[in-house]
Amino acid sequence: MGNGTSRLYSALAKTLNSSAASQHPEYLVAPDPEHLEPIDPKELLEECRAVLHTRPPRFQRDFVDLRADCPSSHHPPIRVMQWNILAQALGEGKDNFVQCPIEALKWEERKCLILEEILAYQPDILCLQEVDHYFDTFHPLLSRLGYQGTFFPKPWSPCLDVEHNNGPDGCALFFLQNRFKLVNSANIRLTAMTLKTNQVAIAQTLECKESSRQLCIAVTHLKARTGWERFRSAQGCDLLQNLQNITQGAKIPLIVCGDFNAEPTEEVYKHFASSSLNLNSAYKLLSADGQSEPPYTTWKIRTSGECRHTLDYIWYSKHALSVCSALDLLTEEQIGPNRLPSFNYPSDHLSLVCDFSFNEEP
Ligand SMILES: NC(=O)C1=CN([C@@H]2O[C@H](COP(=O)(O)OP(=O)(O)OC[C@H]3O[C@@H](n4cnc5c(N)ncnc54)[C@H](OP(=O)(O)O)[C@@H]3O)[C@@H](O)[C@H]2O)C=CC1
Ligand SMILES: [Mg+2]
Repeated sequence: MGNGTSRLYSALAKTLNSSAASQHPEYLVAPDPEHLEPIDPKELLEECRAVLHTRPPRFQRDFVDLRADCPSSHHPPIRVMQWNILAQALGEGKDNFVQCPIEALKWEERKCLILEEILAYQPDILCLQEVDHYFDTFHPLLSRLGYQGTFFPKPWSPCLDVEHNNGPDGCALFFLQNRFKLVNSANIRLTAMTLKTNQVAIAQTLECKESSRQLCIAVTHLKARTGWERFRSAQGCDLLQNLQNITQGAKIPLIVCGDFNAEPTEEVYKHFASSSLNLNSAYKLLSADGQSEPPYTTWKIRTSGECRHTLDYIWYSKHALSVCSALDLLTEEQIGPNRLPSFNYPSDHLSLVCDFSFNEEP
């Protein structure tokens, strides 16, 4: 093991038993100089693979080229990743994934599967839901990979009901500091029929360093479960209203990533699809006619039975942005008969990854 690797190993190991860190929000603690030392993503990936040596290898997922829809640009595309990574406390204590062995959920290894997925695609912008290891894991490691991060926990996270929890879960947004400069950031507690709810969003305006163009990026996780369709719809309307203001009435190009907990048939989906923000859902472009969402973005087996749903979306301003490529989903065969999460894949939701480019300005 070379010097670099052993230094990294200690960096990764440090995040394993650090639940105490979550009691001291990072912004209250003086930065540890070791935490600021950059990490080579290749070395961290190797380190993760060493931890995962007893697990089956990652599944291959290919990017689908959609460049027919994409103007040629001399600027590199902007890669955006959307992912509900499954809160550790919910996975172990609440979700009731009846076909997933408890050993597959061990944080020490699951953490490495999550990092491996992020490192495999190296997004410029990373939008996460169900993050309950921000301060002790994702913020320190992703900072050292060059990301700037923001976390907004749910006010009454269900994680807090689970014994030995690691704090509340929430949304997290990361962007690469060498590609973007933060212009403006808003933490939004969503309302429904004027009442404050337990669901949140983060919206940030970024300036792209190569092109000097601005981009608004938002991440959210709407209320789960059947029976809450009208509630989700109201939360979606509140988010759209906030985004209208933040984008100055769609003047700033927008990308909204989220676990909407809603199938495309739901009202909240229809609000987004027909909004005056002029949004399209990127993953529809993988279908033959460009009009259908994928058959699933989450697939699990609970005590109530099999749950296969399309709930996760990447919405984008169709007048200002184009999708150059999108990462294909895992196939039914890859997901396997016990569905997700599993020894192969760390969450019950699949990651969505798209490459965007700006359209020419009119
Ligand atoms: N600590 C406190 O004092 C309080 C705690 N609470 C807790 O918060 C919960 C409600 O919070 P809220 O934010 O509205 O939660 P949601 O209904 O939005 O669900 C929370 C999480 O549960 C997951 N989930 C969805 N369906 C199921 C299912 N069938 N079984 C198990 N988990 C599921 C969701 O995952 P996904 O999005 O992936 O589907 C989601 O991350 C209450 O159940 C209560 O436990 C509430 C108030 C106060
Ligand atoms: Mg969940």
